[in-house]
Amino acid sequence: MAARIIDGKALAQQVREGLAKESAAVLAKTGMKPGLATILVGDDPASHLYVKSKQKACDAAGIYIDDSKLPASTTQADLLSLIAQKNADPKIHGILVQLPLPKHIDSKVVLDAVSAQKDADGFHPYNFGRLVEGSPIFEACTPKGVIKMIESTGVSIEGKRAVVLGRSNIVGKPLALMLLHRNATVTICHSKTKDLPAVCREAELLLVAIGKAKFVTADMVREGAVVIDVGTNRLPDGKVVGDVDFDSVSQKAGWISPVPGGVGPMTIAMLLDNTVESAKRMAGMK
Ligand SMILES: Nc1nc(=O)c2c([nH]1)NC[C@@H]1CN(c3ccc(C(=O)N[C@@H](CCC(=O)O)C(=O)O)cc3)C=[N+]21
Repeated sequence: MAARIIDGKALAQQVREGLAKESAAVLAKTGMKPGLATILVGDDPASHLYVKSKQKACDAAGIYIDDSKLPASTTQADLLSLIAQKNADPKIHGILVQLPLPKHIDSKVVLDAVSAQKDADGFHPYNFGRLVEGSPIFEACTPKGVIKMIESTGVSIEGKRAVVLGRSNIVGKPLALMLLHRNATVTICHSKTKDLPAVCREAELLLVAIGKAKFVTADMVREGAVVIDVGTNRLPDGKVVGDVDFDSVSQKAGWISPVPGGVGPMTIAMLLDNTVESAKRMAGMK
């Protein structure tokens, strides 16, 4: 049987509509829209595209955008002083430093300099620690979006066998924790995992963030599983594909998310969600 599709694009649209109402409520109460500062260093064309789509989504959701574009030659000290300025600016409730940063800049130092109270990406160690503890404030956007996508299927997470492929600090690790807090039995797989296909075949929830085009094939998937594809890989012909071989896996899974139109749009929606939540917290509305 063919899998049902988890339509991240439609789900993101729904989220944005809800946020537009909440932004309007923040504006009515405080006289200020929720504000997101986007900071982009250098001229990587993909990064410029991503930031543009984030800004477009903000506009539609009634979020104020403070746009900084800096040349690739920007020093780390200059970037840190811009961040300090945004940390102190009352119009700003969320700060996004687009990754990757140029090589001469230490990303860790930069991300740690973003105020934990404005960390809309959820990358600051304080927020990561709060997540580990089980009392998160800002949650990283991609894993947060993945959880919403699972929830949208109506398949419960509690008690399920979840397998996360990938252990990055921005997706795999936080996603595993979010699943654990929802009472899944969680396995994290990585490049040293032995007999990875056998582990994947046990998964009722298979969450794939391994960064390799079409890595997961039907033989690695349990019949009826929920499969969420976090990958964005550009093939030589320019086509964007995920980490899951959609054509074969969609014949076996119960639910599957496509790429494009899956996790990507939800990641952006969760950035807006974090920004609006932050504005509400700062306005004493939650
Ligand atoms: N500080 C920071 N935060 C991020 O969240 C962040 C980042 N840096 N650096 C780069 C990655 C990548 N990322 C994506 C967001 C949306 C899509 C997305 O919406 N993609 C579309 C279209 C893809 C296409 O066709 O090119 C889709 O999947 O439907 C993809 C990738 C956020 N990132």
